[in-house]
Amino acid sequence: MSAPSILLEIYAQRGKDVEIASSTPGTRPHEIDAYLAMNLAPPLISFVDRLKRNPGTSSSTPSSVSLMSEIKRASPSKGPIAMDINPAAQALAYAKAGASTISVLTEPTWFKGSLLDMRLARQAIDGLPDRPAILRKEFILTEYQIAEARLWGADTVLLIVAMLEQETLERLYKYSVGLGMEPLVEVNNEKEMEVAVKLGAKVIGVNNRNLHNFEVDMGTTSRLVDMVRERDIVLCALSGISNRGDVETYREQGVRAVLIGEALMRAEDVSQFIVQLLGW
Ligand SMILES: O=C(O)c1ccccc1NCC(=O)[C@H](O)[C@H](O)COP(=O)(O)O
Repeated sequence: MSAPSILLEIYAQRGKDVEIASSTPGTRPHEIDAYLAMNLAPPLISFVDRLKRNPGTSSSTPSSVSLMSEIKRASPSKGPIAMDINPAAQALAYAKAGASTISVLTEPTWFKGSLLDMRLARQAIDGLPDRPAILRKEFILTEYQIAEARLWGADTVLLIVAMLEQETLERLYKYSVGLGMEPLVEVNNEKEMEVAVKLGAKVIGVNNRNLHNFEVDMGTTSRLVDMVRERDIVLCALSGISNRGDVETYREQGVRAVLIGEALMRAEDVSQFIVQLLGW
């Protein structure tokens, strides 16, 4: 697998960021572990169970698509998207509109995100009945970032197959599950899908964005659906989704969730846009 250069750059920077946090008194690994051992992390919900519930599901339409809505200020492909966003208000709007998961980008250099954004998103929705799950959307390379995610209120984390050696991927997957967080495992092609299935991932996301050239091919997800059909895996389509047609096509093919960032961040009325997209 040849990793795209932007991912290599991001991972190199995140490696340095983790090194700094890990050696700063107050946020060293043994301190994060001590806070977790004191049960200071807020309560978890099951990502998998929550992802299977959405406002469109009923006995007549058992296979409706769930929404993972993303908080994304900027990105490497688009630059600034919504720099003045209030993550708490955005999370609340997503939750009230029926999102099953709120994905919060916590990477600071290219996406202008933070753990504070994630914490605020979590706090804004905490009192709601049946709140959405919180996903730490991050470039995870160590257990440290997973422990940090749990402490700051995530219910799940992202693991990108293209960026992790098999042994590291297995170790991080087990560590996350051990903390009660079934991860979202991201793939982009058949080979990576085989790895994710072998890993035992229960939630697999196919990224439609080619991270070498940033081109979005909506068929990427469609081409991989058959590899997980008949398995107890929630298949999610990630990136480039912006209209009802995209969602309907995926639903008919057996995709169970869509992750949407930019289109939601640019929507004038988030709740109306979600109604249009999902038909709820
Ligand atoms: O969005 C990017 O430019 C990007 C570049 C390099 C690595 C990851 C990137 N995006 C992360 C994501 O997975 C997307 O934010 C997510 O799938 C939502 O995509 P979209 O709906 O197209 O904003």
